[in-house]
Parts: sequence; C-alpha cells; structure tokens
Amino acid sequence: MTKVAVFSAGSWGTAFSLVLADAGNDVVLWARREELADAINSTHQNPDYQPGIQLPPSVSATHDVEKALAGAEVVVLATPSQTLRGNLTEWAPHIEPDSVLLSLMKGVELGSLKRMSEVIAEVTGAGPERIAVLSGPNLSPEIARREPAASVVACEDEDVARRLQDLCHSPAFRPYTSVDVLGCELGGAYKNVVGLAVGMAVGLGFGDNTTASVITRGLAETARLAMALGANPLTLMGLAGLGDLVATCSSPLSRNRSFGEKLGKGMTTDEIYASTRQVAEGAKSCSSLLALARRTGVDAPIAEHVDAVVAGRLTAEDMMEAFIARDTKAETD
Ligand SMILES: NC(=O)C1=CN([C@@H]2O[C@H](COP(=O)(O)OP(=O)(O)OC[C@H]3O[C@@H](n4cnc5c(N)ncnc54)[C@H](OP(=O)(O)O)[C@@H]3O)[C@@H](O)[C@H]2O)C=CC1
Ligand SMILES: O=C(CO)COP(=O)(O)O
Repeated sequence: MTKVAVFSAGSWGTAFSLVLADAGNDVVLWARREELADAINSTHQNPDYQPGIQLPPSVSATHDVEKALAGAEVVVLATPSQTLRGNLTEWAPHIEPDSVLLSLMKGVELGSLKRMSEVIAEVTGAGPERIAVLSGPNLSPEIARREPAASVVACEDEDVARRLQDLCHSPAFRPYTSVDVLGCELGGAYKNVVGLAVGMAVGLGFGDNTTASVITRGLAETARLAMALGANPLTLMGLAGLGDLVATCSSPLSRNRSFGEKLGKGMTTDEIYASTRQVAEGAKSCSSLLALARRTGVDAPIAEHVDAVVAGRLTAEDMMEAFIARDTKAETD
C-alpha cells in the first residue's frame, strides 16, 4: 500500500482522500485544527467540510506535520492558493526527498503571478519530474458521494503522470494523463473567474443565452492566455478546460458561481466573505490572472471586469452592459 499524505482537510482534500482510499492507498489527512483531526478519527467523517460522508478505514487524520509526511511517497496539496507558499515553507523540511508533490489547487499567486506548480518548485526545490497537478470537473460533494467523474493528472514526466493515474483510479474516478501542466493549471484557475461572471449573470436574473455566451467567451479568453504562454490548445478543449468550466458554471455547488450570484444580487465582497468559511479562488485569482494577461499582452475582458466588480469599482449590472457594448470584432480574433 502506498502512503499518501493529503494537506489539508478541507472540502477537496477530504473528498480526494476518499478517492485515494478507494483506489487502495493508505491515506493520512492533515488538519490545521487538532480538534478537526480528532473528530475525523473518532467519527470517520469530516463534519466541517463533508458532513454525512463516511470515510474509508484507510483514511486517518492528524494535526502533526511530521507524522503525516513520514514515509509518504506522494504528498497531495489542497490548501487555498494564496496560503500555499507560507504553508509549504513550514512543511518542506519534513517532505521525503523522493516523494511526488501533487497539486489540487486552482489559483494563481497574487504578486508573483505564479501557478501553484511554480510555487511548489520554488519553495521545495523539487524538479518537474516530482511535481504534478490534478484538474478537471470535480465538484467535491459529488466526488465524496462517489458519483462518476473524470479528471486529468498532468506532469512533465509522463511516467510519473501514469503512476499517479494508477494511484487515484478508483471505481468512481477516472483520471487521464497529460504532460501539459501549464494548460491544466490555467484552465483550472481561469474557470473560477468565468464562474464568478456566470454567477453574476444568474444573480441578475438572466437566463441560458447569457450564461452560455459568457461561458463560451470565457473559454476563448482562457485559451488565448494559455496558448500565448505555451499550453496545448487541446488541453483547453478537455476535462481541465471545457469540462471544468461547464461543471463550475452550471452547478449551484460551485463556490465561485455562488459567490458571483451573491455579487449579482447586490452583496459586497466583504459581506460574502463573512457569510462563508469556504474558499472561492476566483475572487483573488481574477487580479493575478488579469495581471498575467496584461504582462503577456493578451486581452482579458472577463478577468478585467470581474476584478473590478470584486473590488467594488463596478456593479455586476454594469459589467454585463460593458460586455455587450465592447468594440465589436471577429469571433476568432
Ligand atoms: N472543493 C472543490 O470542489 C474543489 C476544490 N479545488 C481546489 O482545491 C483547493 C482547496 O479548496 P477546498 O478544499 O475546496 O477549500 P475549502 O475552503 O473547503 O478548505 C480550505 C482548507 O484549507 C485550510 N486553510 C484555510 N486557511 C488556511 C491557511 N491560512 N493555512 C493553511 N490552511 C488553511 C482550511 O483549514 P481550516 O478548516 O482549519 O480553516 C481547509 O482545510 C482550492 O485551490 C480549490 O480551488 C479543486 C477542485 C475541486
Ligand atoms: O474546481 C471545482 C470543480 O472542479 C470546484 O469549484 P468551486 O471552487 O467553484 O466550488
């Protein structure tokens, strides 16, 4: 049995622990709060993030970083993107030197504009053959209920991607391999921003023509930036691109879509933050993706307008009007 350490016990870390256990691994789930680790061990449920879901016996929890990492061949990282650097700096000295680091995160760091795999490389010094990402249409409550779903595991070293594919292929979870780490990460981070815009349209009471238009132009915007940075265009048409975009933009389970819906209904960003403990990555990554697009010389109207609404400089209604009023152009430009 392979020992896998999962950091940390939020919605996705917990649901993915169940996948890994179903696939035959020995899983140690690290929880930031000791009382949550104790609750998981005594009830085999995570009452804060996946209530009502029974975790398999091969999932145990701990608050002890060294204990979680000792002997772990694979370390799964599922923290909020903006805290990863600080978290990993603390954890890195205890990570086994040959272990593989698998990122589940969907964000871009503010300030540095780095993707999560880049932050991992910088903090741990691991080479690309030890860094992988998993991304796809994987809303955690559905995964935790073992509803069938597919995903992409990407690593520049295809053999490592295949090893991780075997590691997380369970009866309900089907991973595909890829070597396009950048494409998968940008697809995952950008769909959150598009999810916010779609949520705003829903909150304003608009229907499927509006949301389909924003989704489609969102995919064009994602592909424009990702391809300018070297991604494979087919990645954006796949599970980590279109697949995740569709899941996020169509599901009330998406925290990003829900966040956008609340903005569309007139709540402020601060009011929304106060109403939930869960992370909506797009609310931060809209700024970093916009800055990345500007630095790359790519037009990013959705990121630009979402960033303005999140920052309180524009209303959701004005955003939708501005989308329609923009200078007209050819669809494929
Ligand atoms: N949920 C989903 O469906 C999916 C999520 N993802 C991605 O996975 C990543 C994690 O998301 P998710 O699990 O949903 O997030 P949640 O909001 O559900 O959980 C966040 C986790 O991070 C911990 N945390 C919060 N703040 C800090 C901090 N400052 N330092 C260390 N840990 C912290 C929380 O601990 P505590 O409880 O103690 O606050 C909790 O364990 C995100 O990048 C997200 O985009 C990707 C695919 C699916
Ligand atoms: O990434 C996800 C689904 O693939 C989860 O989306 P949210 O973070 O918007 O809930």
